[in-house]
Amino acid sequence: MEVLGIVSEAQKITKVAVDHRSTAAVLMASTPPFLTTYKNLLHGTDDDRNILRHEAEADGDHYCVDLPLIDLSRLDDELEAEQCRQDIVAAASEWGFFQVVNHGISNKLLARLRAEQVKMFRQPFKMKANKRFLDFSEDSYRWGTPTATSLKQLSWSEAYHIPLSSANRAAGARASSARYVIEEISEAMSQLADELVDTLAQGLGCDGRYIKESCARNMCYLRLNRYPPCPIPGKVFGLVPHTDSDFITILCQDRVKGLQLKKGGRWITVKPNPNTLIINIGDLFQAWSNGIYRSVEHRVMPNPHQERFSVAYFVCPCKETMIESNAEPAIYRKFSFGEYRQQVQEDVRLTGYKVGLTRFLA
Ligand SMILES: O=C(O)CCC(=O)C(=O)O
Ligand SMILES: [Fe+2]
Repeated sequence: MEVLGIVSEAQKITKVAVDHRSTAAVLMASTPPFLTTYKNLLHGTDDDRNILRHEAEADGDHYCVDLPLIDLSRLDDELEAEQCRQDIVAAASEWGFFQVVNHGISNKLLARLRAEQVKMFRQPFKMKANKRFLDFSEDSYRWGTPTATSLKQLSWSEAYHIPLSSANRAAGARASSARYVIEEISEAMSQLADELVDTLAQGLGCDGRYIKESCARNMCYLRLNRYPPCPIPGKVFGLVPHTDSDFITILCQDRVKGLQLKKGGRWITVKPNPNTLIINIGDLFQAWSNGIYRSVEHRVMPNPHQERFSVAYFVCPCKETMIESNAEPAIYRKFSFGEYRQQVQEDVRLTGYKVGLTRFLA
């Protein structure tokens, strides 16, 4: 029952924060104005065929699966370690996604993070949207999709996108409780990331040092996501289909399902398991491994009745880092992370979509 723990403990702490105001009023004041801001898209002539197709696919429940489960404590057992490494390598190649237990991050810390996350999202929308009130970098709070020109490009969600270079300043006198917990979680996540990077690099017969050194903790990002209940669930995504532009992502979700990934050309729903962390391979590891590890497309479907929270830790390098596989022939040309990110941003700005690694074929 442990991380029933995460959710109920977070709820307990939040209850205190919300004190006597009614939860409904707090929720209303904190929710971004999706319906008014995007009313032109909602009433406009969107591409109906695509929306209908999306609606048909929205019912991924028939294919609700458990991700491959890896017990990371096996890596410390001499007899089990090799098999555990092979299981990780197999999951990263076949699925691009797996879940881990005994990952070294305490449930208590995850519960504190969730409580802070709930508190941050429960602030009135006006506060969240006002850069002056933001605790982290100026543009850390985001919601919806400013570049969306059609409903299928719109993400019905809000997020704090926190560069850990800005969060690691917890020592100051004004440091908030959120900052402290983010500092602690990023320390714990970076240790876990190092262990996974080592294992995945070894699986390719390589050394993980290059990735670990390029992805120092203050290069990485933490994203706190909230998916508010959505009144038009068949018409928009909670988070539009994408791959992650990093080496790996560590994802902590709750009990509300919504995450889907593409496998064998079909969208499947991930069965939520609040007792595990999900690991997924990002574009940079796909390129570095010459396509052996797969950066798999994923998305979040909105829920009409329940809100959903998740936290993602993105293992990213500094922008000068060169990404190159030493396998022959290499599928992708050598590129820098800065160049990759710039190309992704430009594609999204011009077309509404991320093209990703196919732009970098050799
Ligand atoms: O909320 C989730 O389960 C997935 C989040 C995600 O894919 C992301 O933040 O990149
Ligand atoms: Fe993602």
